[in-house]
Amino acid sequence: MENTSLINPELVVNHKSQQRLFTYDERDVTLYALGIGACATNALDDKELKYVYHEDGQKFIKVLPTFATIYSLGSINIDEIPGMSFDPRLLLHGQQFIEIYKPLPTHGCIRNKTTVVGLHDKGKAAILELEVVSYGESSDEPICMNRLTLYLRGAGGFSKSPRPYSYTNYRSNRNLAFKHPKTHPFAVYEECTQPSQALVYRLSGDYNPLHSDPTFAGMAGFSRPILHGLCTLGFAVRAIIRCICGGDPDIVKSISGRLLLHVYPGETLITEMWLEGLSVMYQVKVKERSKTVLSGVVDLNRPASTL
Ligand SMILES: CCC/C=C/C(=O)SCCNC(=O)CCNC(=O)[C@H](O)C(C)(C)COP(=O)([O-])OP(=O)([O-])OC[C@H]1O[C@@H](n2cnc3c(N)ncnc32)[C@H](O)[C@@H]1OP(=O)([O-])[O-]
Repeated sequence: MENTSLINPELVVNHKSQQRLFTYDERDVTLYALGIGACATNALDDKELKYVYHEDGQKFIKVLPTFATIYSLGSINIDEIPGMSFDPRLLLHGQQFIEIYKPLPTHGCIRNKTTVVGLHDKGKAAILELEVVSYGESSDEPICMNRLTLYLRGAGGFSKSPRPYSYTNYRSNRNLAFKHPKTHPFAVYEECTQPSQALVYRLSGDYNPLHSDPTFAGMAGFSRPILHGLCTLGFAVRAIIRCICGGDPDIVKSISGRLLLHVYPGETLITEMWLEGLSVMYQVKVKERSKTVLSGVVDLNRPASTL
């Protein structure tokens, strides 16, 4: 069969991307927290007010660990990767892996270094993996790392030999191989997303019309705009911080998640959690459709003081 995919793997994996600066302040941190549902049902919530307000004279807004994903968004421009031609309407976010090395600052300027770390031909799709390491503007010590997987429907078939092309230049996302235990979950947290969830979340930097434009969403194969995958991940990790970390976001060390199915804004998310040592395995289901939409693992750097 003729190879019609326009991806040139040699050009893609040899691409050296530029460093980009990302500047933010507490307003961005607050808007992000509201975008992933903090205080959505209780404006007095004693576990979450700190993410959106200087409660009791608290000096800084508390930063949620998944805010690290926002560092990477602005630094990624797939259009600038040579040899990477695909239909942007068919792009879906597949996976995210985050490592946090230091508490995330409440404001500042971040220097992001992006590298292509994976490219795979899955026949019906291409998978592109990007790694973004984030530093303080004038520091060589990383604050966090994001490794994201983009699933490009219809862009596979670019292998030049019968063996499907597959390139990876990192060891592994330590905790992506997740199979949820058969036991009863340690904790379960149910929460409704708002019909306007994606319209609020997009203000944190992901303006892909897939999440806001009904016509575009239709062309991408959905009945209406879908929620950002990183918004669903933010809901899940916030639930874990509430239920397992005693409300302390600073004990989250790393986060992984595989997005299994889309979520429509307004749907109810049920996060199930299993605790094994310092690892929290989790999965998120959409209540209305009884479907699992996300699963992964959150590793903690110490046990929660409340457990
Ligand atoms: C960041 C900026 C952009 C943001 C956009 C969004 O937020 S979009 C909104 C948020 N995102 C969403 O809503 C997306 C939700 N997810 C989905 O809709 C589906 O999971 C899918 C369409 C991504 C893949 O489904 P399918 O039935 O076509 O796949 P299949 O089961 O036939 O497997 C084929 C191969 O691909 C592999 N593979 C499979 N899944 C994933 C994955 N998630 N990840 C990585 N890899 C994955 C699988 O291992 C297999 O490889 P193998 O083993 O043969 O070597």
